Amino acid sequence: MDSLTNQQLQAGIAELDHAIYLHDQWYKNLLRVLVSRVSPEQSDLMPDAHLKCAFGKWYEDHSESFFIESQQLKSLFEAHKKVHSGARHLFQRISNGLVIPVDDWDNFESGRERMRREIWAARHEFAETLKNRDSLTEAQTRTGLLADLRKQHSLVLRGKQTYALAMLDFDHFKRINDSYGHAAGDTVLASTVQCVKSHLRPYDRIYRYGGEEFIICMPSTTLEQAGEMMERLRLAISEQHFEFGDIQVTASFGVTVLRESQTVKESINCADKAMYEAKSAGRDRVVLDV
Ligand SMILES: Nc1nc2c(ncn2[C@@H]2O[C@H](COP(=O)(O)OP(=O)(O)OP(=O)(O)O)[C@@H](O)[C@H]2O)c(=O)[nH]1
Repeated sequence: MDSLTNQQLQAGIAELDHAIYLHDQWYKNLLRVLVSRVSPEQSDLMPDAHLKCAFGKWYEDHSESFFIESQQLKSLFEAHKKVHSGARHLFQRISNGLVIPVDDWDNFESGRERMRREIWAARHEFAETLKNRDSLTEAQTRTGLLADLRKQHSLVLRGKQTYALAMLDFDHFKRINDSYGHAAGDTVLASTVQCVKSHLRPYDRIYRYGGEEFIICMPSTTLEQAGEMMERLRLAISEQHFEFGDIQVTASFGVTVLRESQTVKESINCADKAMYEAKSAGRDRVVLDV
């Protein structure tokens, strides 16, 4: 989910809502067939009926794209498939003039209930990801930062991993706002976060910690490795081009690791202190908290 943009997540929620509506329409038709004994749709009798209904088509259309990233959508797909195979069984009995045993109906309904739960879980996953995203930069908001870091810290305490974090602060950002306007400053923030994300590994995260201050979290990373990563980031940030003016945007970095002897808040302070050392030493540089 982390690689999806806010726009993709919003579109995902809207499309999921529409898919739910379409599946409810399909269910109404199923009841109509069973109660009034009208003929079912031919497509509902096929072994791949789950791919023929509107929801299945929607899923197929997105299977190659970003939606497939979600584990929740995968289990929704499986639940949906079971609902259709249950429905096929019911239709076949009706077509053969047989009654539907109550157990078969209960089975079908509990499958449908499971599918509804999966739908809401998938929707929740999209909405939660969106809720914890900063709307301007699409970095994570700092809401979950401490909780996330504490979880990682407990793994550090058990000797299971090394975990690095870096404080990134833009240099002379006020000048950008003052010279080119606040909107240009916003553009710089948003495109720099995209630039950072494109350099991070899938499991790294960037949080917006303050106005133009960000924290980059890097699991399974030593201080030296994090330093090298931030050095590459520093260069990439300074090589960005902006339409509104011929400026060079730079940032200062302070890098540390979660240590057994320190609390998470103390580690953040260490990264902050290292970042201020980078500022004092002339900015546009990476300082390690050794
Ligand atoms: N455009 C824009 N500006 C922001 C945002 N958040 C914070 N800022 C600006 O960031 C600037 C930060 O200024 P300072 O804290 O003085 O730091 P600086 O100018 O980057 O200087 P140094 O950190 O010392 O290099 C302020 O002018 C804030 O208004 C934002 O969301 N958008």
